[in-house]
Amino acid sequence: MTEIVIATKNAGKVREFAALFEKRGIEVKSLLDFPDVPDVEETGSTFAENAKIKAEAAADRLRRPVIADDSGLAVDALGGRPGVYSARYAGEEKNDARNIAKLLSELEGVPMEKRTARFHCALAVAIPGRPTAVVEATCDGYITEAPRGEGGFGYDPVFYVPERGKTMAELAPDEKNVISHRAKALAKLEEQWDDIIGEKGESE
Ligand SMILES: O=P(O)(O)OP(=O)(O)OP(=O)(O)OC[C@H]1O[C@@H](n2cnc3c(O)ncnc32)[C@H](O)[C@@H]1O
Ligand SMILES: [Mg+2]
Repeated sequence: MTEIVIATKNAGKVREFAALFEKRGIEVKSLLDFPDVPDVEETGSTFAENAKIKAEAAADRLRRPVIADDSGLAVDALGGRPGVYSARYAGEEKNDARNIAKLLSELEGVPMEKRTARFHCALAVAIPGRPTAVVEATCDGYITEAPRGEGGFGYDPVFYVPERGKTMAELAPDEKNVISHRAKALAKLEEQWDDIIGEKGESE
């Protein structure tokens, strides 16, 4: 395989997948390259369900192998919210700055040791004519009291990674791409790749 479509219009995700797959010699396309593929509603109650919905819809439409990423942030002090609603946390119109502002206001007064959280990433691989495979991974950290850093996307400026002493947005892209929920899920996918693709699945 020399090219894979990621069923997303999130430019931050596309950038990370492009870097992660570049190491593997695979070129990444996204739905930004296929603007006619309609958005699907993320009606699932889990990251895995939503990843499957997005991957299968795009694979059906494009008739080619597709990976979808459904991800989000689970905050312990909020009972796991925003969870699968992370993108729409502050309203249907997705907006990272408003999502962060809402998160910080909900956590106001919560001490650092109780601000534990984790990013989740579910990756679904849909290949026409085959069962869809899903892998999942997480990345643990804390929610800071104020945003820091310019890198990454989404909630990265308020997600503190204790092992690095930095927020996800303060890490270089290569550093995030080693420790992130997305990088870990992709590593799992790689372990299962031959089974998913199947011996006769791809001749390229
Ligand atoms: O569904 P697609 O088109 O892929 O794009 P999306 O942005 O809607 O993506 P999701 O439905 O998976 O929602 C993910 C939410 O979690 C956030 N998120 C996911 N991965 C993240 C990461 O690595 N760093 C920071 N925030 C992240 C992201 O900003 C969204 O608010
Ligand atoms: Mg989405």
